[in-house]
Amino acid sequence: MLLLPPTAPVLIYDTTLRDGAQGEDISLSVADKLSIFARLADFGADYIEGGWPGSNRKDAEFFAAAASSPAFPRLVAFGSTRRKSGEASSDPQVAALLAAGTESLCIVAKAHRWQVTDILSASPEENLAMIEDTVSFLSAAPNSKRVFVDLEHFFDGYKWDAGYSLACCRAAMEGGAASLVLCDTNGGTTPWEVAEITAAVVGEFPGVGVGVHCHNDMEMAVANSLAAVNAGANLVQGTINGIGERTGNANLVSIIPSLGLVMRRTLRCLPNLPQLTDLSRFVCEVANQQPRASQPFVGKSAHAHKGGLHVAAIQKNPYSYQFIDPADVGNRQRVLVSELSGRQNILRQVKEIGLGNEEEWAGGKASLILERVKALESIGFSFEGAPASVELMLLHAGGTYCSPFRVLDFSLIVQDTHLDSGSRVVEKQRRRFGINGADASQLQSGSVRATVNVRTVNPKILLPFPECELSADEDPVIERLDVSDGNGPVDALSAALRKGLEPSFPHLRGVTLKDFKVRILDDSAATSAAVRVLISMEEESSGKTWDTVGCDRNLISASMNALVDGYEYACIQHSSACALCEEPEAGMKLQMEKA
Ligand SMILES: CC(=O)SCCNC(=O)CCNC(=O)[C@H](O)C(C)(C)COP(=O)(O)OP(=O)(O)OC[C@H]1O[C@@H](n2cnc3c(N)ncnc32)[C@H](O)[C@@H]1OP(=O)(O)O
Ligand SMILES: CC(C)C(=O)C(=O)O
Repeated sequence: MLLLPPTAPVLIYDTTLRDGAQGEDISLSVADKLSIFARLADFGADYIEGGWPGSNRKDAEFFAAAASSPAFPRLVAFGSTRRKSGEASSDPQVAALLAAGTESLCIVAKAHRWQVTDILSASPEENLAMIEDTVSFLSAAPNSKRVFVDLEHFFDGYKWDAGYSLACCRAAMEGGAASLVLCDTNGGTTPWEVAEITAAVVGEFPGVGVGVHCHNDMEMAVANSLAAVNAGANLVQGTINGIGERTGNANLVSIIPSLGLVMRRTLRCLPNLPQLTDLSRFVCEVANQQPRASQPFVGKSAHAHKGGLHVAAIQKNPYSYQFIDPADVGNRQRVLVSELSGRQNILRQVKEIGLGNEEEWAGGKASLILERVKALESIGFSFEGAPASVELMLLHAGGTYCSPFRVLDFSLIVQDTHLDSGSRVVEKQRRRFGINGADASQLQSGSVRATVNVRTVNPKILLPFPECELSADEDPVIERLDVSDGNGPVDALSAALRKGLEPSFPHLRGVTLKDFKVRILDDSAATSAAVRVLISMEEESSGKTWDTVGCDRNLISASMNALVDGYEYACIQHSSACALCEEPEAGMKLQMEKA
C-alpha cells in the first residue's frame, strides 16, 4: 500500500557535484562546481549535494565560495558517520561537515551487517551507535536544520539481515534524521526487489521521508529509482547525465521527465523541464564529457526518426512514434534521410527547408531523390550524419537554385624534403621525435600545397556592395586560382578554397572546420577501398554547425567533395543576394549561366 497519494511531490536531490565527481575522468574545479551549482539551482533541484568538505581542500573551498549564493539554503554538505571508537564531537571529518555552514547535511552510514563486521571491522552495536551519535550531534548543531542519512548497501543488507538494516534506520530516526535514503550501492538490485523493500521500509516508518540512491551497474538505476518512488519513496538522489562512481549513478535527466510527464508526480523543477536538454549539455561541457547522442530525452537522436514507416506515421501524428513532445524537455524532433527512408522522409525535408512547390515534390521528385539517396548509400555514402549535404541535394533538384560557386579544378603537392637517401621514410620520421620531449608540433613533416581554381560571383554584384552597375569590361562571374599551404592536404585544400570564396562571401571568415572523420568502407580492399569522409563546420557568430559527406576511392577527392558541400552550405547561410535581381537565387543563377 502506498503511504503517499499518487500525486504526492517528489524531492529531487542532485549529487552531481559529489557522487558525479566520483566518476572516472571527471575532475571539477571550484569554478566548475559553482557554475553547475548555479545551473542546478536555476533548474529547480530541491537539494544540491556540493561535495565532501572533509575530503579535500577544493570541496571545502567550494562551500565557502557558495555561501553568498541565494541558493545556498539548498546546498547539502556530505560526510560520513564518526569513526568507530571515537566521538562525533571530536571527529575532524564531522567537524568539517559542520564548518561547511549548510542548513542540510548528509552522512553515509553502513546498513549491512556483513559490511559492518567485515569491512568496517566494527561490531553491529558500535555501528548503530556511530549512526545515532553522529545524527544527533549534527541535528543539534545551531545551523543544521536537516540531516539526510544515506544508508549504504541498504538493499543488499536488507536481503542479508533485514532486522539489522531496519535497526540502522531506527538509529538514524532516533538521532533525528530528516530522511532515510536507501542505497543500492553496488547496483545489483532488481526493480522488483527495490519496490518490495522500499514498501516495507515505508510501512515500518510511516510518515518518515524515504529516499533512494541507486547505482547503474545493471543499467537499472533509473528503473530502480522509479520503482522506489512508486513504492512510496518521496526523494530521489541522482546525477545529471548519470555520471558517478563506476558505471554511474541514477540519471536525473531520465528520472525527472519520467516522474513528471509519465508518473505525473509533482516536482519543483517541472516548470523548468524545457531547460533539461541545455542543462544536460551544459554539465557535459563543464565535466568535459561528450554528449551521448542516444541519451533518452535529451540526446541528439532521442527524437530522431529514421525508418520510412515511422516517418510516414509521424507526419500524420507525431505521437505515433514518440510518447512526449520533445519540446517539453527542450529537445526537437528530427527526421533522417538514409537508405531506410521512404518518400515521406524526403517530403518532410522539403517542407523543413521551405522549398515550396510541395505538390511537384510529392508528384515524383521525392521518389527520384529517394532513389538517388539509396543508390549513393549502396556505394558508400551515408546521409544521416550529413543533413547539409541532403539539403544541398534537394536545393539543386529544386530547379531555382544555383550554386554560389563551382570548383573547376584543384591540385595538391605533398612534399617531404628532409629525408636522407637510403633511410626508410618512417624511420627517419620517427627519429625526428627524439627520445625525450616529443610534442605535437613535431608531427608535421614535409609540406602540403593546394591549388584550387574556383568560379564564383563577382563580389561587386553581391549585396551589401552598393555598386550594382558593372563596367563594360567587368564580368559578373569571376574565376580565381588560389594557392595555400596547410598542415595536411585537407587543411591546405580548405584554405585555398576559402581564399577563392572569401572576397564574394566575407562571412566565411567566421566559419571553422570543426571535425573531419574518415571511414574506410571495405577494409579488406586495403588502399583500393572506398572512403567516406564526414566534415563538420561551425559558424562562430551563431554557433550553428553543419555536417557534409563525400565518398570516393580517392581520400583527397572524398574530402574535397565534403569540403565543397560544407563551404556551399556556409555561403548560403547569409544573404548572398544578387543586386541585379530581386530574387537572390535566380539572380545568381542568371549570372552563373551567363558565364
Ligand atoms: C558509497 C559512497 O560513494 S560513499 C562516498 C565515497 N566517497 C569518497 O570516498 C570520496 C572522498 N573520500 C576521501 O576523501 C577519503 O577516502 C576520506 C577522507 C573519506 C577517508 O580517507 P582516510 O582517512 O585516509 O581513510 P582510509 O583510506 O585510510 O580508510 C577509510 C576509512 O573510513 C572508514 N569508513 C568507511 N566507511 C565508513 C563509514 N560509513 N563510517 C565511518 N567510517 C567509515 C573505514 O573503516 C576506514 O577506516 P579504518 O582504516 O579505520 O577502518
Ligand atoms: C553515499 C552513498 C549514497 C553512495 O554513494 C552509495 O551508497 O552508493
